Amino acid sequence: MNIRLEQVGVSLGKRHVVRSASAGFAPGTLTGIVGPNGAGKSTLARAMLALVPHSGSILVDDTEVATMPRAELARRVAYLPQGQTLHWPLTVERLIELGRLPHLAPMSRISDADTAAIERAITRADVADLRDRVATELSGGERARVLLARALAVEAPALIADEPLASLDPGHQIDVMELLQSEARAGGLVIAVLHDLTMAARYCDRLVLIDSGTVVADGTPAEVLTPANLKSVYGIEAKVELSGDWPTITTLGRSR
Ligand SMILES: Nc1ncnc2c1ncn2[C@@H]1O[C@H](COP(=O)(O)OP(=O)(O)OP(=O)(O)O)[C@@H](O)[C@H]1O
Repeated sequence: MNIRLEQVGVSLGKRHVVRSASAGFAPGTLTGIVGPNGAGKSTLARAMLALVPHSGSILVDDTEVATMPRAELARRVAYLPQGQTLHWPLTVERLIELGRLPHLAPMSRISDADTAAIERAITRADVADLRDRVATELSGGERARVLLARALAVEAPALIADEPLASLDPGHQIDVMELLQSEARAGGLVIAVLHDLTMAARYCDRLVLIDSGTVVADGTPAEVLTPANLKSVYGIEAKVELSGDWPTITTLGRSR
C-alpha cells in the first residue's frame, strides 16, 4: 500500500488552506507531519481520508481517494481524528468494536475474527483496565488511548493519527510513539501529525514539515529539523544536537 499526494490543494471557505502539496508515503515507515498551528496538517490528513474535497491528486495504490468507495477507504486507511468528542455513553469495549464497522456486511454481527482484532487492539493500546468503563466518563488521556484502540481495531494497512499524543502523560506518550513505530516496523504505513518535535525526531523515520499549507521540507528528522527551518517556520531559536541516534532540540526562545 502506498499513498501519493501530487500538487494537492484544499480550500475551506475562501481560504487556500493547503497549496501544491506533494509527498509520498510508503509501507514500513512512520512519517511525522509537523508544522505550526494552522499550517494545514489536519486538513491535509482529512484530505487523505477524502473528508474534504481537494484539487490535484491523492492516490491510494493508484486509486484516487475521492473515487474510492467509503467503506473500502475506511478498511485501507484507519484514522484517529484530532480531539474527538464522544456523544454516546458506550462502554469502551463497544466503542472499540466500532473500529470493525468497515469490515461488516450490512445487518451482520461481529465474527470471531472481529473479536480477535478488538482484543489485539485493546492489548496494544493498553486499555484492558478501561474496557467496562463508559467512554464519555474517561479522562482526556484515557479517551485518547481508547480512540487509538478503535483505530487499531480496523487493522488497516495504513494509519493516520492526528495528534495522537495530545493529553497524554509522558509515559503514555512514549507508549503511543513506540506503538506507532512498531506498527510501521510490522509493515504498516503510519502517519502521525505531531507537535512535539523531540518525540517526532526520536521516533519518526521521516518528517514532512508544513507551513502555510505548503510542504517546506521532507526528509529524515536531522534533515528537516534544522535551526534554519525551525526559525523560518516556527519563529524560534533552537539548538539542534546531532550527536545521538536522533536530533535533540532545545528551544532557546522566540527569534527576533
Ligand atoms: N471550515 C473552515 N473554514 C475556513 N478555514 C478553516 C476551516 N477549518 C480550518 N480552517 C483553517 O485552515 C487552516 C488550517 O487548519 P488545520 O486544522 O488544518 O491546521 P493544523 O496545522 O492542523 O493546526 P493545529 O496545529 O492548530 O491543529 C487554519 O488557518 C484554520 O483556521
